[in-house]
Amino acid sequence: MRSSMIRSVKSAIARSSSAAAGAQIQRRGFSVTSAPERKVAVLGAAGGIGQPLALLMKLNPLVSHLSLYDIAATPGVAADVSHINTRSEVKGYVGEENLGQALEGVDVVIIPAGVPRKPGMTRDDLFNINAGIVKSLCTAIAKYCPNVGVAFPSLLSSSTALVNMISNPVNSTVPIAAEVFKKAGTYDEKKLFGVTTLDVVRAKTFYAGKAKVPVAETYLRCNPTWRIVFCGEVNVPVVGGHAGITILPLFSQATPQANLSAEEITALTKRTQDGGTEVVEAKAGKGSATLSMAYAGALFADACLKGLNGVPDVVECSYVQSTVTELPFFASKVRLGKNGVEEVLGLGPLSDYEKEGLEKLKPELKASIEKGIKFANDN
Ligand SMILES: NC(=O)c1ccc[n+]([C@@H]2O[C@H](COP(=O)([O-])OP(=O)(O)OC[C@H]3O[C@@H](n4cnc5c(N)ncnc54)[C@H](O)[C@@H]3O)[C@@H](O)[C@H]2O)c1
Ligand SMILES: O=C(O)C[C@H](O)C(=O)O
Repeated sequence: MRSSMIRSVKSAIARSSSAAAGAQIQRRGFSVTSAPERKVAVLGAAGGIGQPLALLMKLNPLVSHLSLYDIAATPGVAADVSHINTRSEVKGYVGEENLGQALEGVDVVIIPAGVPRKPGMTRDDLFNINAGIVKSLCTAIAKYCPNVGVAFPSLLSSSTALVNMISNPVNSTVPIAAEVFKKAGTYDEKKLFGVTTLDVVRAKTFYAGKAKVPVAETYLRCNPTWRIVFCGEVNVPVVGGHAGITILPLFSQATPQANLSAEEITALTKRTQDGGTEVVEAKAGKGSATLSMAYAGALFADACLKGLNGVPDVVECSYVQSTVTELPFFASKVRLGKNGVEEVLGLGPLSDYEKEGLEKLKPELKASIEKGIKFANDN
């Protein structure tokens, strides 16, 4: 009797695990075989971020065409990445005269083009060089992806490109891009994103270390009565912008909740704000974050692709046009969908420390936004 019960439990487990495995295979099958065609372009693809980002996008089964553009060295990067036996077809384009082709029919454009910081520099010190690079790339995007936000889509193109801006200073380069698209009559605020995912990745990593929880695993937590009280991953929203004190991690909303002291929260906040500088100093003149940025950029692009493909409830933090505060651009949680931004989510309840941080960041972020807008209109 007992052995027949054990047999039937075993066979039920086998049935349910093979059903689960089947569902998993089906899910994988969907992403590999029936996922719609999606073209992703990386502008600045031969750089420190561009190369690992190209690799990670090549590994993404949602990508069918990968377009790698730079002012130099892209043929080599494209040849190299194209030997990886994944779904996407890879093409490399070099030089401005080929930018149009690189952008043709693109769904997501990721821009890591431009110079990185050296020790002692702020991100704003990059403005003089990177503002011009971003402006010229966005002028081309407006021309070759004319449906980035036009109310009446061009008959010549079916592109619905989302723009993921990585080039620094993000607080200013996103407003520059918006102005360029506005001038060209192709601006849609739903399709322009400043990539701040690295701030979230850092906040999660540093928080998990302090809270002594596994950073990259989904897990369950039980209360003393053995009821499950938390099930999920480490998460920390990061709002504001992407430079120094404009980076505001909301540790009061972190999951799972941990009993951290005010001093610990202050230290975690400061470390997240200085995360980029930590890498710049460790690289001692050889650039800024490239590998972790490529990872964070690939995560955000994947979220954009999932949104475009109609996956529900895709939420990431991003620096977008916003009414969450009085500032015209602000990073917060954003729901992604078929049109890009479906919803800019609010800040949620803030601790007094976070409220103070929010007020402190506004003047700097406002000045960076205004600087970008002025540059785009004066040049
Ligand atoms: N948003 C973030 O969180 C974040 C994180 C890390 C770095 N960044 C920024 O990303 C940018 C790139 O960093 P990196 O380490 O890859 O620099 P890098 O110098 O290694 O690479 C930049 C690449 O851009 C290319 N480039 C320059 N002008 C171009 C143009 N007009 N068109 C196309 N490509 C062009 C260069 O040829 C080079 O290959 C920097 O501005 C850096 O500050 C942002
Ligand atoms: O810090 C930098 O200059 C690069 C980037 O913005 C980062 O946060 O790592």
